[in-house]
Amino acid sequence: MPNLVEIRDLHFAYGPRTILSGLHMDFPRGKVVAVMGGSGSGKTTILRLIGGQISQQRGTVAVAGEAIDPRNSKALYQQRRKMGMLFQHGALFTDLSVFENVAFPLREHTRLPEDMIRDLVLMKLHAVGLRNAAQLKPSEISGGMARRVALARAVALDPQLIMYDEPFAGLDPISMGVTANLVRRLNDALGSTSIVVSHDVHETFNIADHVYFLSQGKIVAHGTPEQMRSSDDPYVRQFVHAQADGPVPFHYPGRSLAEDLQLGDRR
Ligand SMILES: Nc1ncnc2c1ncn2[C@@H]1O[C@H](COP(=O)(O)OP(=O)(O)OP(=O)(O)O)[C@@H](O)[C@H]1O
Repeated sequence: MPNLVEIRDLHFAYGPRTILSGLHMDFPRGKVVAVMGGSGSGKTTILRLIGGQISQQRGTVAVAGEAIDPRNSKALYQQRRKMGMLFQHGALFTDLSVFENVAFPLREHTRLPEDMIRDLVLMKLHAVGLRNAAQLKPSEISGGMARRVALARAVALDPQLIMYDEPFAGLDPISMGVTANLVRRLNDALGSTSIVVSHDVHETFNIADHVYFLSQGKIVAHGTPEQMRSSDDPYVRQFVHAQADGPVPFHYPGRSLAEDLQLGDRR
């Protein structure tokens, strides 16, 4: 099967509030696929549905041909072992060393002997350029380095699927570029599939094979970064060219400013 993850006719609502409706997405094996969209458009919700943390009201999410069903906790546990996740603000354990942070999922999910854990952790830290920082505490490293440790931890179990929620948020431009390249390199070295949720057009377009644009719970455009750069779609143009005006409203919907300031009454 060419797709590692398939989403079909997916509907999700929080109570009466529809977040995703009729979603159809493919995540081909070996590829880096980006999911972009305005704040609150439902990007993180998609990752949580794939990870089985929440359940949809309709439709399916399948990973490696198997439906994700949070009610089947035994199957979900097995499926989650194939997934690595780097969550928004995914913090390191501050009281553990860099080494122990990366060792954590290996100790939690495997019964590997200590010398093998040591070699695996050092290999992952080497891949992100931090083998020599293994004994430091998170408080002794920079924000960019901490993000790389979190990357090493997310791939500790050699996942088939790696999900990143805002991996570039809060990083300086150099660390952002380093992190983006690592996302691509780790994906290719592990032969995995990556899903990257991000607002950062520049870094994301540099590393993604395919980009989905989400707005109000629906896919409004998708294609390669090149296709998206030259797209005429007003939503994509607004996003890619960071225009303040366009179909994505700046203001949370509700009463107008004139109404709030009672300007109508004074006329
Ligand atoms: N537990 C919850 N209960 C109710 N509503 C929620 C809950 N979690 C998220 N939402 C709402 O669901 C919508 C989609 O949230 P989601 O986190 O998926 O958006 P997002 O696209 O990832 O946004 P951002 O880029 O700002 O992180 C938002 O409007 C949010 O307020």
